Amino acid sequence: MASNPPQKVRIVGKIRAFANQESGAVDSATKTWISVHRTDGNSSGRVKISFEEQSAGGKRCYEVDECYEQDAGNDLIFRTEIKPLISSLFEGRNATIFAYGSKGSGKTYTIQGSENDTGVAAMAMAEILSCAEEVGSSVSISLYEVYQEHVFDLLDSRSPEVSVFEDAQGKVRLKGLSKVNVKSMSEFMNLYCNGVNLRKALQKTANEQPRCSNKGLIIHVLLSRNESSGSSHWGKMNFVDLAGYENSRRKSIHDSSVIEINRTNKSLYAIQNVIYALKVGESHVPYRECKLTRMLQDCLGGTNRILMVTCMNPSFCEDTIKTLSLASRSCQAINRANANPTRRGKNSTTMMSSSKAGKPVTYSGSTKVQDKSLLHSSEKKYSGGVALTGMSQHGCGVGISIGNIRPLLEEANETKSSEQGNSISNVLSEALSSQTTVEQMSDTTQALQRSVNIPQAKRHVTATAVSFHESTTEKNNLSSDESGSPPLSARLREISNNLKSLYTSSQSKLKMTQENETSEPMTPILQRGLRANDKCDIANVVSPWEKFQVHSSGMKDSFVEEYLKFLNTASKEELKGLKGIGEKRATYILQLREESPEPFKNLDDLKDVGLSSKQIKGMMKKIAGDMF
Ligand SMILES: Nc1ncnc2c1ncn2[C@@H]1O[C@H](COP(=O)(O)OP(=O)(O)OP(=O)(O)O)[C@@H](O)[C@H]1O
Repeated sequence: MASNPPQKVRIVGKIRAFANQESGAVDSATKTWISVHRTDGNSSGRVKISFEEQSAGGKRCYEVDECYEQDAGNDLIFRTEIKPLISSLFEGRNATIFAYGSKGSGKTYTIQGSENDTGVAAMAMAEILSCAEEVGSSVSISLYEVYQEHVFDLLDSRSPEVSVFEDAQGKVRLKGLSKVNVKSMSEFMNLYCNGVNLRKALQKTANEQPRCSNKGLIIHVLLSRNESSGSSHWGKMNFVDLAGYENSRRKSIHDSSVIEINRTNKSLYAIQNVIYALKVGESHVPYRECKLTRMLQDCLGGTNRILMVTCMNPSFCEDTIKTLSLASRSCQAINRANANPTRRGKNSTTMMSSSKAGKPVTYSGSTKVQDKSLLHSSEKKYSGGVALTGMSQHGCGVGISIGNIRPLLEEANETKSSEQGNSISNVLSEALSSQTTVEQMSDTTQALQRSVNIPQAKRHVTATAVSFHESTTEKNNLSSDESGSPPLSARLREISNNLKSLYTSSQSKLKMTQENETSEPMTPILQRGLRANDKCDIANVVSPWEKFQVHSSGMKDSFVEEYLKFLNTASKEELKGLKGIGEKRATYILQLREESPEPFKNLDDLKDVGLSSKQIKGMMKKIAGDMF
């Protein structure tokens, strides 16, 4: 089997061996219903997995980076996949190993092991302890369980709840999670077994069904310590035994379990969405969609490594097909991108969105369509009754739900402005769009030229200057609230005035250029929204339209900055005053702010409250349009 190439995200399959009790029932001819195909000359080095008699080209055929068959023990997975991650760990790259799959597919067996077969977590610990000894660093562990979006510490016998939040520096903190120093394997095994037993004791829910939860082990390695400041740098290796996927529509499932299963599945979908985004290199990674990805955020992105082991049942199981199809999506998306490089856009999201086969499906929280649902946040479509991740079971802690969210543009009020105002605002809205390209800007200026009514624009140049002076003065006079932040109305008015000034300036300059080619064009002094670079650019451009271009770019940045600042600071009522933000979305924004002091750092972060790129763009355009 090939050694592990240095991929940031690797998705491998593992077909579990038959357990002792199953072997008797399996005849030798039907050893397993899964076939693994290693195609010679396959440049990607990936393997194809198909089910039943279907061939590799058949309908149910999925691609992964590698597949370990029934005869492969945990030690092979450890040597091939995990040992290289330990070397990376000591070089400063965190690593996360997920065991994912349907119920009974061998996830726990892989991570934790059994009496006869050591699990990969213990193998990794032994290797890490040995490496740490060589370099003189220390090792500690944490154990936790995530049940229905609540995190519990498994190294504390009281298993207190752990809170997950982002500090002022933007680092994710796990408040209340124990971290115990480990010097030997016997110490590790003691702690690990105690944690496992504690979880078993907690495992029974009221109806005596074993509870479905994600179990995690964090191995912390001290990489460096700054003696003067006292700060330390730790590397982390995570092992996560994910809850088993189960189709909640199956008839045998008891009604009372359906809600719990749906919630569990939602968090599994959210984890898959994060893995997908990282593997295909999307610009936005939806970490906030579930508690587990939120808590592991600093170990997942950047140069960190992820290994997803998709465990499969050796005998017929629809849920195994489902889990493998979800896990293999990103491998197949990358394949399609490689096969058709001409279709590759600025990032692979574009390609994925337009690819029918690879397009993430729409996610709805309803039980009826639950099983078909996996999506990337940028592709989410909202329909009535949609529920997002993070549902609080007990009505406490960090319960998050967004339901019945209509697209912002639908909720937005219609602006009853004049025809000309509309067309100009549309043009300026277009200029504000983050997608605007140089070519589009050229179109924009032409459209603006067409939309400006020259006879009506007979203002003297001084009027333009006054207009800009007024807007600057108003800016200076904006009253601040106690937090030093002007109220929403004042902030939006300020932006509106600046945009109006920009429009007035454009009209006047257009007139000037037509009537008096020889006169010196006057550039209004636009304090706000211009960056140092813009000012330099203005000095180098000659035509009013080039100047307009520079101004509008500065205005766009300023507008977006103000909008994000508002989302990060406004009260719930103020948030609800924004188009497209209702009670539930406003509540969710406040919850995000509890976890992180500044959850909105760029427009893409709006995807965390369930908005697609298209909706965000539409919202920006709409707000800009409403100013006129
Ligand atoms: N490689 C293997 N060899 C023999 N038996 C195995 C192997 N893998 C798993 N099993 C057995 O299969 C059964 C299910 O395995 P396991 O508990 O690991 O599944 P799981 O995916 O963690 O299930 P759940 O989602 O319910 O937690 C167990 O009895 C386990 O001992």
